[in-house]
Amino acid sequence: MEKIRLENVTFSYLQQGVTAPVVEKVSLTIREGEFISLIGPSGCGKSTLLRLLAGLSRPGGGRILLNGTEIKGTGHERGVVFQHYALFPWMTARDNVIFGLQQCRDGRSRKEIEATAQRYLDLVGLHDVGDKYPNQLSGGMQQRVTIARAFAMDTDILLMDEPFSAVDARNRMKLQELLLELWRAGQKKKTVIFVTHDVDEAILLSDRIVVLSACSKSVKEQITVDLPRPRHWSELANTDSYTALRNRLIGLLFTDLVEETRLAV
Ligand SMILES: Nc1ncnc2c1ncn2[C@@H]1O[C@H](COP(=O)(O)OP(=O)(O)OP(=O)(O)O)[C@@H](O)[C@H]1O
Repeated sequence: MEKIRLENVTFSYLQQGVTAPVVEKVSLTIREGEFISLIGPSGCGKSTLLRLLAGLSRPGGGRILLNGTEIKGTGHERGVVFQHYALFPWMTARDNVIFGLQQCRDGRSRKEIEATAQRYLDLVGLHDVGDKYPNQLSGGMQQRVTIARAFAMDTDILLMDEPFSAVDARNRMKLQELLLELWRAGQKKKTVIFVTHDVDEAILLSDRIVVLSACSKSVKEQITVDLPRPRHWSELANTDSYTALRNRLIGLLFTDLVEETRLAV
């Protein structure tokens, strides 16, 4: 079933007094429960598209439909996880999750909210750090708290902007597998739109990878990832189908780079 539809979406920023288009005529349909990655070179508009989907910016042209209704602003059915951990430094890890849950205003009692917060902290492997403040936690732990908060809020849609890029390689792998586990285990699968630079991360996580072009500022290609799930790094990395997919994606990014360089000279 269709969840989100982008129809000819365009967006421009005012840069040094000049209107500069950064997203041009992007059309895309996303199914309910689908895990989509947006990849593409730096500056091709990935974060801008995510902000448009979050309702933090409005398209200059075209429209974005959610369940058939045009998005006009932010909404409780969309959770956002950014690259930097976005935790309130004056709140403990548990209170950060509780704060997220309180925003849902779904009539739950304080007791239920506290229990839910602890359950999600447990699920992300942070059983005993609920009373710690963000500055007492490592980057990876802080990102676990933001993931716990996002999943505890139980929004239909999760918008994630390079959430693991500031985490070291080992913790990054752990967080990727954790994200997959939470996504798979949910009663109702969330629709996830995940921005990344990382081809391997996109393959591991996604049902479909949308490659954006810096040249056209639009969708260059969409690739279905038909590797079986559940996926684990240890099993995936040496398979022929993974290597073929990886090479194809790198090829697409490379041709865009060549085209961009050609246009610049
Ligand atoms: N607030 C802003 N004002 C003006 N220009 C902006 C603003 N934010 C982004 N841009 C420009 O819009 C373009 C797209 O930016 P965006 O952050 O969406 O790209 P991106 O693909 O997410 O990049 P990266 O991978 O480096 O994070 C870039 O050229 C950027 O310089």
